[in-house]
Amino acid sequence: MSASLTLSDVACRRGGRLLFAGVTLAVTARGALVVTGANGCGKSSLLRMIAGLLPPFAGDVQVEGRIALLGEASALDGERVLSAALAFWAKLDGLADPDARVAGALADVALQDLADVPVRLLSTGQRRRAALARVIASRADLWLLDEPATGLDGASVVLLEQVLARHRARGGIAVVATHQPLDLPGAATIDLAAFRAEAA
Ligand SMILES: Nc1ncnc2c1ncn2[C@@H]1O[C@H](COP(=O)(O)OP(=O)(O)OP(=O)(O)O)[C@@H](O)[C@H]1O
Repeated sequence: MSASLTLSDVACRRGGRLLFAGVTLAVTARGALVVTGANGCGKSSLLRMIAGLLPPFAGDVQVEGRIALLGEASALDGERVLSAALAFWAKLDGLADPDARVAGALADVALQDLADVPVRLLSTGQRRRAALARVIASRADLWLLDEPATGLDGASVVLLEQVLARHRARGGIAVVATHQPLDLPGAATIDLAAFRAEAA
């Protein structure tokens, strides 16, 4: 199956306010979409909508492929060592070789030397890279990344860009909400502020 994402005239309402309306776009395998816009314009809400966690107020969201969401929280158990916290999630998806996938993902984000360290002891940037490793190990087709570069140093931003390039080269799709510029060749960009709904 080939991954794809299609939004048709999508609107989002939260807390009684219409955040945006009229969003129509399509992303196909190997594609990427950068979502920009001021704080509160609905970037995280759009990602949650694509993930199926929030129903669209209007319009239609179609996804082909398995989804992984990188939200603000890492979703990793702070009391477990990093490799075990990641393996917990990798085993849930039912795919083969969870431990090998975790080891590969840790190497992708240069955390292999911290595999035996409890998650709660990781630094902010390390925790962010660990959360990205969870997404990598999932082997999902459609990655939804909410501010993945927050807290990352320059070298780690380059790692993130490389990881995204490999994911797309394998036929994956990336949707990235970010305030920071990222090098994502050929990515489409949507400024959600331009779709701000005029009426509540
Ligand atoms: N669970 C909720 N219930 C009600 N309103 C919410 C909820 N979650 C978010 N909102 C509101 O929806 C709006 C959009 O929030 P969202 O997190 O999607 O914005 P964002 O563009 O990702 O912002 P930022 O750049 O600060 O991350 C905000 O005004 C927020 O207060």
